[in-house]
Amino acid sequence: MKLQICDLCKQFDGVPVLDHVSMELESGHIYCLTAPSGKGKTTLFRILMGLETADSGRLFMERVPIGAVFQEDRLCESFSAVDNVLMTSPSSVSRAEVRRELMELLPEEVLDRPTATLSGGQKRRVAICRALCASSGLLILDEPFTGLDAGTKADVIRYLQKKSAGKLTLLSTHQEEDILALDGTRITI
Ligand SMILES: Nc1ncnc2c1ncn2[C@@H]1O[C@H](COP(=O)(O)OP(=O)(O)OP(=O)(O)O)[C@@H](O)[C@H]1O
Repeated sequence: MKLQICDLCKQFDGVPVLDHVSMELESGHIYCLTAPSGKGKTTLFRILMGLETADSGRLFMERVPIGAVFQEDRLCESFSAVDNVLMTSPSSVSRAEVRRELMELLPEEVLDRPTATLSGGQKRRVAICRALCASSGLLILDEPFTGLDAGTKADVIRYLQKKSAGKLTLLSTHQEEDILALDGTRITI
């Protein structure tokens, strides 16, 4: 799929946040959006997801399901990791398959506990797994590696590269090393 963003503008309280942003993106790439804090990365993602409206400009994109990781994990904290991922996975995916997916990123002993009892980095991995296992054509990942140590991040990056194959992936990061490790395409706003 192709995603075309043309001259997108957004202000909050009269202050410009997105100022004539344009870009063309296509499936098969991991695009890494870098920009200083407060420059509007999350705002752009929210517009792409239909959670915010632009003041002007145009978006051209196919109506595909979107897998998302927000800056917050947004898990159902009383549910287990398995149930969090299962509830957004295609109905053809079994519980056993979801367990196998989660075990690529997490130790088996945490998979059936309420996610409220998991560490911050473990919750982050559940949120990432949930986004990558949902049926989607577009992945939007807002600072997905927050709270992950270097070794865990390397595992997550391998998993992300495998699961995002053929999709259009758009993620934000403040870390140069992430772009290199992902073999990503840098974009700025
Ligand atoms: N709903 C809102 N109302 C008012 N101002 C907002 C709103 N949402 C975002 N902003 C402002 O828009 C600007 C851009 O915010 P945004 O979260 O998009 O930045 P960001 O580049 O993702 O930052 P960070 O890297 O720190 O996450 C900030 O100054 C923020 O305060």
